[in-house]
Amino acid sequence: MTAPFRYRRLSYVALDVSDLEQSLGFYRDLVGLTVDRRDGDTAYLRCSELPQNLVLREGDTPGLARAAFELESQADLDRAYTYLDDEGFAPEWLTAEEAGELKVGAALRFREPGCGLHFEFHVEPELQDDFEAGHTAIARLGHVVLNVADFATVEGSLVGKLNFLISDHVPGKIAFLRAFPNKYHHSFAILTGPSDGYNHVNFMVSDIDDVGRAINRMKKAEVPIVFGPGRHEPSGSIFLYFLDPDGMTTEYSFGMEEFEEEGARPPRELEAKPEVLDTWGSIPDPRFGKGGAILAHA
Ligand SMILES: CC(C)C(=O)/C=C/C(C(=O)O)=C(/O)C(=O)O
Ligand SMILES: [Fe+2]
Repeated sequence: MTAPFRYRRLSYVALDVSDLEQSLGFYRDLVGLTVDRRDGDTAYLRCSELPQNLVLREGDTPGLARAAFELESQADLDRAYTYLDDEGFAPEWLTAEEAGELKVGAALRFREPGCGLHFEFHVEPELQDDFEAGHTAIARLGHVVLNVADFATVEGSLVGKLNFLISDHVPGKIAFLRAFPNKYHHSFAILTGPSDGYNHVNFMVSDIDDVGRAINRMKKAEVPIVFGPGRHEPSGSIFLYFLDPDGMTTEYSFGMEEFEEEGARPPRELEAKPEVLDTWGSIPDPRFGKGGAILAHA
């Protein structure tokens, strides 16, 4: 642990999409998120008690605008600001109006220079305790994954400076990262690639039948399934990947290893072979994890 702040969880991701109505229909009707509110060209969707788990905005280039993490307390956020400033991440506080739009108490943003992704840290999201899931029992926003050209630098920054811990990795190629002390095997992951890009967003479902039903729902809607169904060896989850209207990859998965804050097992070194990526033997379609940029703006 190097940085003086503690994560609570991955809170939301923000995507730019080429056609808001089309993408809204996809994430609502096919993925099963609930539209909480809209403001002009931006829509806020949720799958949990949090005010948003996915923010969609219409833009010229489809891709990932930011990943937002909730920290445990205002004191964590204040310490994070000072630390990030000292470390040269140039954090900026959101105005009260911007934080209000997101229904969070306070928030800061900064750009991680190695991959160019904007991170948001916030506290005190307005919780809706009586939130009810839609057609799919989505348990939570699970994780977000990037393709990165300079793997060593990005891994060094996330692990060395931003309090992510490696749960498992293929050294120099893939790192599954938990947001300490959050218990889930990974909330974030990076894969080495020829260029920086968005790989996928994951929603964890709480019933294996949700994965099975999704296969038929996606086929009926002619949504490309690009990997799975299968089981990932690293986290042990059963997965299915499919493409959104802009060709960006979305994953459902069921089940994931959890870690205690103290005494966690050390990271395992895995081999980059097909049986690790899917113990059931499916092969990814070439479009898997290829759609979407890491956007220069948040
Ligand atoms: C296909 C990728 C590289 C892979 O192995 C993914 C594993 C997992 C997991 O173990 O859960 C993911 O969720 C993932 O990053 O998609
Ligand atoms: Fe994943």
